[in-house]
Amino acid sequence: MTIECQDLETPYAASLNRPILNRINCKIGQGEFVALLGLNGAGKSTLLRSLVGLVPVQRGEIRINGVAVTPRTLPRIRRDVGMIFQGGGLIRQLTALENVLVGRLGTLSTWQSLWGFKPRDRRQALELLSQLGLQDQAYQKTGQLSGGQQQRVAIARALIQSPQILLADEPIAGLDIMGCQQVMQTFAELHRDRQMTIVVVLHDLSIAAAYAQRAIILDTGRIVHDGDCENLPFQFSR
Ligand SMILES: Nc1ncnc2c1ncn2[C@@H]1O[C@H](COP(=O)(O)OP(=O)(O)OP(=O)(O)O)[C@@H](O)[C@H]1O
Repeated sequence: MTIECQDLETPYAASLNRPILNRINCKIGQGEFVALLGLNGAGKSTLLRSLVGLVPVQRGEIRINGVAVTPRTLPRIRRDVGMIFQGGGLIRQLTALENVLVGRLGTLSTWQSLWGFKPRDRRQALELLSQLGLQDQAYQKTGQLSGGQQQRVAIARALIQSPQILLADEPIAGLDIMGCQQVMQTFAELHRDRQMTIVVVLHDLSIAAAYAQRAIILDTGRIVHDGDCENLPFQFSR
């Protein structure tokens, strides 16, 4: 699935004296693995959130697989786009398995949700946790898991939607080297084995170069670099 932003502009933000995103133009092709980079406040999270309709758009257009993102098309688009939010957004009091099943809620009617999840959903959630190396943590509360394990639960929760595009906002923030490698390796495998289109917000240029094929760098709401990951301008890493 493809992602296209054409002259994308968010409303004027008085605190910045400009729109948060300013005339963003980019096209991400099916199966690309893209690192989204830039200093704090550059607009990376806003760009990811705008792709799933969480940010108002003042001007321009976003197209997911050729379909313009509008209130009418959004429910369908959200089923195809998995989002991993900054910090994971897990419910700490629930187990890893329950958190993964939360990713299925959008597919149930109110009536169905009263009956709970189907055994098939539970099996799939367990399978995903197991594929991500978390079979032993499935029944543990996520508040008791390490940062890397929590990120992998968040990835499993996005994957249970069977998305074709995966967006991840700083999924390795605060992780140690092993945790970073495990999480980035998971994205690399999803990219290789399922040909998923993946956009990951990162701050580390060397990690971007090691895993992604393409880097898009934002600065004050504009794209200042869009190309391969060789010789990335160092001033945009934190
Ligand atoms: N709802 C909002 N209203 C006004 N300003 C906002 C809003 N959301 C974000 N901003 C501002 O827009 C800018 C971009 O924020 P954003 O979170 O997209 O940056 P980022 O590149 O993801 O930063 P970080 O690396 O710190 O996560 C920041 O200056 C932020 O303060």
